[in-house]
Amino acid sequence: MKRIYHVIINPVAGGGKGSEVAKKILSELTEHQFTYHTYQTEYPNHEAQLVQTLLEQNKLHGFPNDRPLGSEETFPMLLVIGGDGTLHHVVNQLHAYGANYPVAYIPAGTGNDFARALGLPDDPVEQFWQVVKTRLPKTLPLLSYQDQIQGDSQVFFNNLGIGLDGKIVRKTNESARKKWLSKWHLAHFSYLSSALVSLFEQKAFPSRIEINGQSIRMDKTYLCTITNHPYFGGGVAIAPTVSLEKAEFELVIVEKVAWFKLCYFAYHILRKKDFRSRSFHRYPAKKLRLVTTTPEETQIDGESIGARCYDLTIQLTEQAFW
Ligand SMILES: Nc1ncnc2c1ncn2[C@@H]1O[C@H](COP(=O)(O)OP(=O)(O)OP(=O)(O)O)[C@@H](O)[C@H]1O
Repeated sequence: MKRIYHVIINPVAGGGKGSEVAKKILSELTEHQFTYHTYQTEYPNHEAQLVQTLLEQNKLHGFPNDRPLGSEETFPMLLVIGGDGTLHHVVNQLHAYGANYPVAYIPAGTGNDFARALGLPDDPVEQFWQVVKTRLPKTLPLLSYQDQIQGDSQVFFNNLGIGLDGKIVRKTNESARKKWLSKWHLAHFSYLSSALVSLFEQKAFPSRIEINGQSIRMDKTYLCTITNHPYFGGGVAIAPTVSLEKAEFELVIVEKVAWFKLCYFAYHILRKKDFRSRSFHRYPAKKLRLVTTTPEETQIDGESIGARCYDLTIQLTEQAFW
C-alpha cells in the first residue's frame, strides 16, 4: 500500500513550535521519499477550510480498513501538525461532513493535553515513525454536544469547560504573554497568571444536571468541566481516573468555596491525587443534560467560545486515529 500524506500545518501553534516540528517531519518525508502535499494555515480556523477543500476535491478517501496489505493501490493519510485547537477544528470539519476519516496527529501545541492522554512520544520524529508503522487506525471515544439554545453542535476530544476554566482559557489565549512564553516552553506561567486572576473574578452560577436518571441542582457552580480523559490546562489532572480506553466520560463540578478550600483542591489536583469533598463532584456518565441560565465563559479543547447560557446534551461519539 502506498500512502500519500496530506499534511496540515499550523505554524503558529505552540508559539512557533508548529513551524519547527513541521520542518523536522517534512525533512523525514523528503529524505525517505514519501509522497506528500503540505497545507499551511494562515489564519484562525483555516485548518477547517483546508479539510473542507480536501474533502470537496475527493482527496480523502478509501483508507484500507478491509483491504489486503501489499496492494499497489494508494491511499491518502491526513496528517495534522499543531496543537489541540488545530486538531479540534480538523476533527469538527470531518464530522460536519459526516466523514469519520482517520487522522494522524503530531502534537506541536502549548498544552498538548490530547497527546498527553494518548501517551504520544514527546519527540515528533518518533511520533511520525509510529504513524508510518501503524497498519490500522484505532477508534477512540470522542464527545459531542448539542445545544438547544444556540442550536449548534460540536465534537471534542479533551474537554468542554463552563465557568472558571472557560475564563482561564480566554484570558490565556488573549494574552500576549502566552506567545513569547511559549517560545521558551514556559506557557504554563501564562496559564497560571490567568488562573490566579480568574479565581478571583469567577462568580458562582446555577446549573442543573440530568445524569444517570438523576436530576441535580447546583446553586454555586464555579467550575463545570466535561472531560474525556484526565487532563486540562496543559497537564492538570482534574479527573485522574478517566481513560480514553473506556467509553465513558466524566462531569467535574467544583462549587464556589472559601479560598483556603480551593487551595486544598488545587494541592490535591496538582499532585494527581484522588480526593473527596462535599464541594468537589465527579460524575462518570455516557450521556448527560446540562442547563445553565447565566452567560458563562466556555472553552472547548482549549479554544474559547465566549460567554453563553446552555441547554446541552453531551454524548459519546467516535473518531479514528493512526
Ligand atoms: N496562521 C495562523 N495565525 C493565527 N492563528 C492560527 C493560524 N493558524 C491556525 N490558527 C489558530 O491557532 C489556534 C491555536 O492553535 P493550537 O491550539 O493548535 O495551538 P496552541 O494553542 O499553541 O496549543 P494547545 O491548544 O495544545 O495549547 C487555533 O484556533 C487555530 O485555528
